[in-house]
Amino acid sequence: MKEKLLEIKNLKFKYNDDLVLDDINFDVYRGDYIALIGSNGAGKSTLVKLILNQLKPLEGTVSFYTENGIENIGYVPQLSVPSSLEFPITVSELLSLALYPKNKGFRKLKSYHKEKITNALNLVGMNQYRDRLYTELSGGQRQRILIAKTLVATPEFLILDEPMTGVDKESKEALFHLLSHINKQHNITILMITHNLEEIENNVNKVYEIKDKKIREVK
Ligand SMILES: Nc1ncnc2c1ncn2[C@@H]1O[C@H](COP(=O)(O)OP(=O)(O)OP(=O)(O)O)[C@@H](O)[C@H]1O
Repeated sequence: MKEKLLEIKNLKFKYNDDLVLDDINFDVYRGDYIALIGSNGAGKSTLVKLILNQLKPLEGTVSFYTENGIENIGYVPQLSVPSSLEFPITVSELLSLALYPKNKGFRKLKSYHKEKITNALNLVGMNQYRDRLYTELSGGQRQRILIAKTLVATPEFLILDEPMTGVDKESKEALFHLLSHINKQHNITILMITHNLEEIENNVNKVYEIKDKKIREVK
């Protein structure tokens, strides 16, 4: 039996008077690798914000069946968003930030946590950059580090918002390979917003499209 991780039922959402999502029904199962597509303004980011509990639905429900509910969901935002990271911080310091909520404050990291950081950096092939400044990395390298930062917190379910924006062709291929590896070898479920379906069609097992306020499975 497939194990359900997320269930979205009869979800409806409005910004002020503008209905953006209407009667959205959508399930995610462990091991899924899902692409979420739709034209600009279709409501993809809004759906992700509803999943992450950053917005409240007008009607309907979002239910998690992950071990610790929403805590076991890792979110990788669009690369252009984290302007707060434009201060000089090394790669390993940035990753350690992901551990502080669980580590209760800015204490010295335990060796167990250092090992988690090393493992996550190895997984994305960036351990040799651990002492470099994040701001000195390229777009593709930054994106890998942001994925590693999320992996440090050992999520069961990874949500990525257009992770390939501003990433060159070669780095894109490496990132697709990395995401497939995480999905297949580490059984991490992935939901990824993308505009370039043709680039990832062969990796994902499901494609959902938001169109005219509704969602439908297109693959
Ligand atoms: N904070 C907000 N207040 C009011 N309207 C908003 C807000 N955020 C988004 N919208 C509107 O809601 C609709 C859906 O936006 P959303 O960002 O979810 O689309 P998207 O599919 O992610 O688009 P894109 O591919 O361009 O990122 C758009 O018409 C947008 O203008």
